[in-house]
Amino acid sequence: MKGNQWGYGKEDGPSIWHKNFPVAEGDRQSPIDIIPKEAPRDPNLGPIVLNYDQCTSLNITNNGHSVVVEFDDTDDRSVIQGGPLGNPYRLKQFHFHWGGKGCHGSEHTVEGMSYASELHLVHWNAVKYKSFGQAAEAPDGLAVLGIFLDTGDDHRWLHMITDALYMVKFKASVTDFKGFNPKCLLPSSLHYWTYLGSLTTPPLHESVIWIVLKEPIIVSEKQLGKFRTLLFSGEEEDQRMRMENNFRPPQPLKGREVRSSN
Ligand SMILES: NS(=O)(=O)c1ccc(C(=O)N[C@@H](c2ccccc2)c2cnnn2CC(=O)NCCCS)cc1
Ligand SMILES: [Zn+2]
Repeated sequence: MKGNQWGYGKEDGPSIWHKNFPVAEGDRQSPIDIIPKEAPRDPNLGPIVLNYDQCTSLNITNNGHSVVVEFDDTDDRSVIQGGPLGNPYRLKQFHFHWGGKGCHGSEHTVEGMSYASELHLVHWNAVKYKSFGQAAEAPDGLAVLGIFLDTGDDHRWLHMITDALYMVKFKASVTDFKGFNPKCLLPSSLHYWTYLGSLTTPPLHESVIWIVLKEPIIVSEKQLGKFRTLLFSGEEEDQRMRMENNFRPPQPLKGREVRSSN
């Protein structure tokens, strides 16, 4: 694996990442397998509060690892707060992880069971840190809201994303994506599990307060299939590699506690 190039293949995938990113074998790595009966309810954990109404989505991009919708995070217009968080965290981007045809691709698992896909809404602590990059290196710098995707009927709003995927088929492609409010991707319940972890892709910084919702959202196989029309590869590359199975498997808990909201 050359330099800081990493991927999800045999030569550059999760089992090799530790060579360039030794923290891959650290004490608070993500994702993890969540065991509900070992995640006690903590009465001090209040509800999480999402203020996304003034959010400003900017663009959608294929960064060669996932498809990412980025937001204007120059002020506190869209934040997550409450729950395990000491202050509001600013929404920066969201992206997905998914499997191959008929194979599940969530990162967190629940008692060994994985979901078809997982959505990550990435927020950073702009109260304590001056930039995302700086926050991404601090133990309380990031808060990622994880939402499982299960298959069933069409999701009534996901088409707004899947209809745009043909515009970002190749790595490093980007297109405008304004006026999208991720509130429409939330399940009805905001009950969650929470634990201290890391980015699930290199540089794997141990800077994430994870908040994983218990209730999945439902999307159709057809909608999920559109994610698999994306490519890991750039337009100029002759080798076309379908973007799928872009998930890291669960990592050792190493004595960490997982708590449950009420
Ligand atoms: N899966 S997750 O929710 O845990 C997750 C969340 C955010 C990031 C992230 O922002 N990574 C970038 C970064 C930039 C500055 C400091 C540190 C990290 C980065 C580094 N090289 N490329 N990127 C872009 C990138 O990975 N973007 C996120 C797409 C998830 S596959 C990665 C994973
Ligand atoms: Zn992610």
